[in-house]
Amino acid sequence: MLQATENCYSLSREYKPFQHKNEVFALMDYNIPDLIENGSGEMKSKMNLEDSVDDFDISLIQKRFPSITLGSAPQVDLYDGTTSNSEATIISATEGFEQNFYDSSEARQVQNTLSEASWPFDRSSVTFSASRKDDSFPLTSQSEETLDEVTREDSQNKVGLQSQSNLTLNELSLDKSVDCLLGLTKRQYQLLDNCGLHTLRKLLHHFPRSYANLQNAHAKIDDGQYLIFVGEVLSSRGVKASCSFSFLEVIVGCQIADRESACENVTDEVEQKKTIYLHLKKFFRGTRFTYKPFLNSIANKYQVRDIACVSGKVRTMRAKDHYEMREYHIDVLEDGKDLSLCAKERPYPIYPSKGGSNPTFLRDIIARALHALPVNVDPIPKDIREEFGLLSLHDAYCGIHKPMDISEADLARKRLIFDEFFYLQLGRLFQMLEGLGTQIEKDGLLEKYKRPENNTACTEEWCCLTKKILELLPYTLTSSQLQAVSEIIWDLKRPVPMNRLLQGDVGCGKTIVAFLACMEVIGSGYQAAFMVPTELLAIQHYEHLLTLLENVDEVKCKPTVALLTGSTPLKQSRIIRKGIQTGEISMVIGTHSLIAERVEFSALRIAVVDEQHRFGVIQRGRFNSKLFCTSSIPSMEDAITDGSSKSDDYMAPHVLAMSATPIPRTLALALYGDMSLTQITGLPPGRIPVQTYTIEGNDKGFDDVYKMMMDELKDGGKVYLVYPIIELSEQLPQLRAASADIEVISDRFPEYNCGLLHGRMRGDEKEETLRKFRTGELHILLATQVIEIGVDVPDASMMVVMNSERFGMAQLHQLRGRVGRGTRQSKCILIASTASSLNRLKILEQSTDGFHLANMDLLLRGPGDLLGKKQSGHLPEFPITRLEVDGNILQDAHVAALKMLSASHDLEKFPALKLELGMRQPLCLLGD
Ligand SMILES: Nc1ncnc2c1ncn2[C@@H]1O[C@H](COP(=O)(O)OP(=O)(O)OP(=O)(O)O)[C@@H](O)[C@H]1O
Repeated sequence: MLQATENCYSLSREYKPFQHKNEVFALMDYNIPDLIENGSGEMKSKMNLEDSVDDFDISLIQKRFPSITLGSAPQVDLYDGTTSNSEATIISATEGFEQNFYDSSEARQVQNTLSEASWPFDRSSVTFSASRKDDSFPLTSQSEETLDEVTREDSQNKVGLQSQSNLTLNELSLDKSVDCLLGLTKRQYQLLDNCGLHTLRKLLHHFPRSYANLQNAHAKIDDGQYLIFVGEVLSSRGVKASCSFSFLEVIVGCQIADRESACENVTDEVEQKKTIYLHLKKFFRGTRFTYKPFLNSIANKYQVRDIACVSGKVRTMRAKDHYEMREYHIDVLEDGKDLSLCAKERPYPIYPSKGGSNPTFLRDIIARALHALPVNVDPIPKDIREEFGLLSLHDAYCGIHKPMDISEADLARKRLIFDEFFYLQLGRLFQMLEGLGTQIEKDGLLEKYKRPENNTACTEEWCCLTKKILELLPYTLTSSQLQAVSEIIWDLKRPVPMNRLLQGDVGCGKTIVAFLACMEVIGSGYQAAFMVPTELLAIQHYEHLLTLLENVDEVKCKPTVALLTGSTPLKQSRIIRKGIQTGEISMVIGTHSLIAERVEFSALRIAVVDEQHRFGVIQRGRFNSKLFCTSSIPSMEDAITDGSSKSDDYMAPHVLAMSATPIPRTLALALYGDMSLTQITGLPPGRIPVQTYTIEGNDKGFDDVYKMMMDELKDGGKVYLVYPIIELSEQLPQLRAASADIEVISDRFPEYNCGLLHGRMRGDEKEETLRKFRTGELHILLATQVIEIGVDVPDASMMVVMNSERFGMAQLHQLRGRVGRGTRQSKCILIASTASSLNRLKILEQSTDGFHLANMDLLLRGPGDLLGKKQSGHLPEFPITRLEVDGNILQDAHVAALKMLSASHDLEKFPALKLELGMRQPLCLLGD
């Protein structure tokens, strides 16, 4: 684990799986992998991150982010979930909006005139702090500000959740161009524009990546160190050294811990302090810089007894406790009259640089933007804020950028995270509502989400066809499967389109549950579509369903099922499309060709999307926009025996999404906040848990594995060998490749047949290979991760995964799920390239619970790695949020979004909120 920091609040994402969810660290935008990711190749390789998260060489990070200094003080957590809103220190409100904004061209003109009069060069070319008490930003007194805030808050209060009718121009202020900031030069504007910070919102969303602790507790100061101090300006002078050379010297005195004398005087419990003197020097070459007015003006920027925060590189001087700083930044703390108060707790924001503009410049501009920010900038009504313990948006921006203490930064962060989740949930639900026709549908939908307990109602009124299939199954459904079917059928009978996610661990039997849902719809005279991500899976499901239907004797009610994939010959696909259009085909299974423009349904009532995360929201939504039904299929009407209602004019089809990757609840909500959830817990009876072994991939390791394989094959088992790549790679010579290994394995097991399966093969080749493996013609299948999803060969009994450290934990669990699907005791062997990567894999040895492993993966590797590139691509960017730890805020945001939409379906009562939602994500119908 990382060492604690002394002068910088915690550096790391904490790798404690069971840590309190609410506990987040101050590092705002970076975590260790990010730091390394962004760092040099040398750094990455030195840290060997992939192998072990525990073995960081922290000094490398320090080298990259020199402001981070290390010591032994305990880590400071941002919050522990106990801080309430009332404990927040209210940040002083700033002066009114109008005072800070005025015509920008005029502003620049005035500013340019001012700058040119007093400065012989552009302000941005020097590194003086611009956040100095600037005449152009006169602050109102604290009491005035508070009064102002109270008045504003009061008037907002009256509006509350009822409506938000008083939309003023201020609501647009976040998206104003930064050129409305007072005193911004053209050049500064250009700089901000170039790095994408052209609006106040963009600027204010450039969050500090960390906070430095200004306690001056440096144990030992070494030459060349980059440190941060807070201290008192002792003198400031501009000196003409020659006719063309001058310099500015500011001396700042700082109190730091005196460890030396403390050591000598061990009995003294009071901490010893001493003063050190920092000589900040800036040199100017050129005659024009030697004029007295210039020298006076730069020296006067710093007044004796000003409290300033100084950061930079120190060089020891000859005199004891004197240090020179030539590369430095100095910030005069505006409210820093009392050194002890300032230095005590105040976190100092450290910004990441952006697009070439330096953090100092950004800090200054952000401070100006905060001054200009109107107090009533918040689109979220006050009662919602109070209910969820949130700071106002204005306070949150101040709190994140200029916190008085770390708890304020924490509350600010909480509010900003809330916003990220809130608008995501609001947007998704808003889109859902927009897609619905009637008020009743909308109310029904919101009610459903608001009371998830109502969503678990079950019904036993199944139609004849469903009951028939159930009777014909070669096994009995588990109680969890039965519950899932009942829940879904209950939902199918409601006048609101279902949008449900069916989740369950690998091999728990989701497919049959979805089939039964389809049968229910077909039995009521409508059509069903079943969309899967791969052709292999489509064929497998198709064959599975045909086998199930084989025994349905009554021809009349036997559904006609078709398979439609990218490889379906043109002529055949035309016939199938026609059948779908006329209603002759009651169910179609296929890949994304099902949502192609040309496919039209006669009466689609349910769309099942298997491995839902492999499809985007838009793809999922396509079913909504193109597939409406007007009435049931005439040909099926005779088959309807239970008199279900058919009066469903233009209702969007029900959507049942399935996910085989167990996704932690947080993530599920972030990805599918607009869905109800059905879970299948437990596996069908008779399953014996797969025995998992982790083995280091050296010669001895492979000998052992081959021996185990031989035993398994002799015993009548079938073996999967899983490889990370198809062909050998020059860049990654340590990786074993499937096609390169086929000879090796065939030679090693001459009496057994080996086959190859990978993504570059044609669809029919893949199917043929899998068929041979299923029927026993092949005994060993060398495959890539194509088999990860859905492949079901119940008597496959052993899996060996090569270079398994290359796979995520959830992915390995999925792969492992390909074995142990029958009644035979199965094994899974995870071969690791190095001994150090065995640790992470051992978690799989100990657990076969997919949800537990997915949680671990989320904590260890983050959502990107857990979900894979494609799926995580459907997650919006969360600049400040860590999904893995901020789940509880997401839950709150979901509830808050429901409240807002219940109060106003179209958000017309909350114009500011609607406007904000529109700014954050374009509002459009799903599938558009
Ligand atoms: N109740 C049951 N009893 C016995 N076997 C069952 C039961 N339900 C399903 N099965 C069988 O279990 C195997 C796995 O089912 P299925 O393919 O539906 O799993 P899944 O949940 O889709 O898993 P994956 O996500 O791995 O594809 C199949 O062979 C299926 O026939």
